[in-house]
Amino acid sequence: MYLVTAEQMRELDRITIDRLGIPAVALMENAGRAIAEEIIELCRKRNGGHASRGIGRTVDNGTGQDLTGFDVSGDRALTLDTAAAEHWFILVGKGNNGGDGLVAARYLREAGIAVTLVYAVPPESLTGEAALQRDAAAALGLSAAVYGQDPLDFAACSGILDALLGTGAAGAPRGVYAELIAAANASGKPIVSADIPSGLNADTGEMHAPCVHASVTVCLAFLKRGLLQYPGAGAAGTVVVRAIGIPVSLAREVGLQSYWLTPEVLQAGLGVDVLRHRSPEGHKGTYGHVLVAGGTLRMSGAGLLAARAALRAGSGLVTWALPQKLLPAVIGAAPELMLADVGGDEQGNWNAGTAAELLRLSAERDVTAVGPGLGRFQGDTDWLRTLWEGTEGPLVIDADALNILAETDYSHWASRPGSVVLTPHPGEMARLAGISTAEVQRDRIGLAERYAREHGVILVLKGAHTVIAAPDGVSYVNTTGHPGMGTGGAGDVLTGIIAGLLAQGLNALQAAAFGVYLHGLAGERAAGLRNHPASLIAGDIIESL
Ligand SMILES: NC(=O)C1=CN([C@@H]2O[C@H](COP(=O)(O)OP(=O)(O)OC[C@H]3O[C@@H](n4cnc5c(N)ncnc54)[C@H](O)[C@@H]3O)[C@@H](O)[C@H]2O)[C@@H](O)CC1
Ligand SMILES: Nc1ncnc2c1ncn2[C@@H]1O[C@H](COP(=O)(O)OP(=O)(O)O)[C@@H](O)[C@H]1O
Ligand SMILES: [K+]
Repeated sequence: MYLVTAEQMRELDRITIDRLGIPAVALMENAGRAIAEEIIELCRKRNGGHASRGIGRTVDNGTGQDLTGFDVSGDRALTLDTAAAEHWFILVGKGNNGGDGLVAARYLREAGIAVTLVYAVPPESLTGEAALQRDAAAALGLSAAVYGQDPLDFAACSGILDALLGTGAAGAPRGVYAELIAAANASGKPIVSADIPSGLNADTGEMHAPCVHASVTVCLAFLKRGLLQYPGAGAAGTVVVRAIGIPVSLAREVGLQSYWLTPEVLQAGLGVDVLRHRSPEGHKGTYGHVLVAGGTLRMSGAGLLAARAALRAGSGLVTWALPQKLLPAVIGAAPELMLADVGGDEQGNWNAGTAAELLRLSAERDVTAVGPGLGRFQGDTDWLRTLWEGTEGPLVIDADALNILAETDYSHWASRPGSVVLTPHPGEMARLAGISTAEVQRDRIGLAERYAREHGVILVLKGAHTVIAAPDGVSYVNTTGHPGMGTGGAGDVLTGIIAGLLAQGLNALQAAAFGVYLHGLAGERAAGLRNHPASLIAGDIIESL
């Protein structure tokens, strides 16, 4: 499924209307009808009735699941046995988002649901298709109020349709819009948002003050990026994407390159064999050899987690390189691993002198993962540069190795034949980009795309809905994962998984995207096996692979 910015959405609208000749009012009709169907669906579920699911595609931000259904539509989608018990307030903004709300109001009325239109601005100020819908609603005799002029009691309604601001919104909601949003949130009634929750930045997921807290967001035509990025993702509730007549085939024309990472996108878009077939005649040599460089006196476990994860990801062989002093302590920790002594200091730390042996080891392996539990040491910048410039295969760079990169301008380093995958969490990303963590989180997709492009790397920006971005501008937002994964070592596991997939011949983008997807899936499974997800520890993720 494609992800769009507001600007891209406007371009898709323009092409559909101007070039294909599909009237704007037809799109608005489809949009309003879809919104009404979803409101009816919500009412049905709330009253314990049978859901007529599934209509469209659901993105449940609570679980990260993506559920695909079939459109049953027909009249059932627009009828409600308990309609007499419902009364919905339709908050109507000045633009086309308001127009969508006016159409929805007609369909709801048709289903026998009482509606009251609440205009944010005097209805005379509406223009274009929205004005046409205003007139149709008036001609039908729908009851209407103007905010600030007519008395309004939110306690009297059973639900609220937020059709105040959509993709045309600029900045924080102003004046009456802000007041209406605050009142709607305070009412405690379920809110369905048309396209995006009003007050949400459609591109970044930033929540302005105030911002609607929706139970359901009926996203129109294409999934808006802001609906997947926190904190906005939390304000959107369950997101349902509904077609409104804008052909998906236009996506290529507009150059859409950002995707919601579903199994279909992995398989069809990225060419990943998601079933991971193994040849009957395959042997350990068929599935590659990973070198993990990490683990130090105080953090040997990080290296171990990455190395074990690489094995569980299916790599035929995994060598864990670590300082000599630590070797006796880790022998037997994972008998399937091979261990390699790189020297290091008396305390069991890495030092500059380990570079030569590491280079030698990596020359005989398919992929090198560096960073988990590495620690910092004198001369570590040159040490990493030696590895970067001296190794040919793909490099996965994580943890302290990212902190080393952050302190140097590595754009001057020789370009390498093998690809580079960086896997920062938001704190590491902040250091890499030279901004604050809050700024990283403000627009995760945009930042990941820019960084990957500027530095020629595959960037994996971790966290809820991890973003994977490639140098050519393609990006993916992960659908899997679980809040229980916020536990020490979970990132080391991801590093190992990505390295393990690279060893098996996936290219860097495939390995990063599929690795993130599998890591999240394993985290979900592992969380489900605990009595409480808070008990999840990183090793559980490996065991659930
Ligand atoms: N052909 C189209 O363009 C279609 C658009 N659709 C709907 O139209 C929406 C976009 O419509 P518009 O571009 O008219 O824009 P909006 O309806 O999002 O709102 C724009 C209006 O809101 C006001 N406004 C903007 N920012 C504000 C702020 N911060 N505080 C207070 N007022 C603010 C401005 O007066 C502006 O006229 C989509 O989200 C979708 O719901 C759908 O009807 C389908 C077709
Ligand atoms: N709320 C969440 N939802 C989904 N995934 C999460 C969540 N919190 C953390 N994760 C995942 O867990 C991993 C944590 O990695 P990281 O912060 O590097 O941990 P560590 O450095 O301890 O290994 C990342 O892959 C991240 O995407
Ligand atoms: K809205």
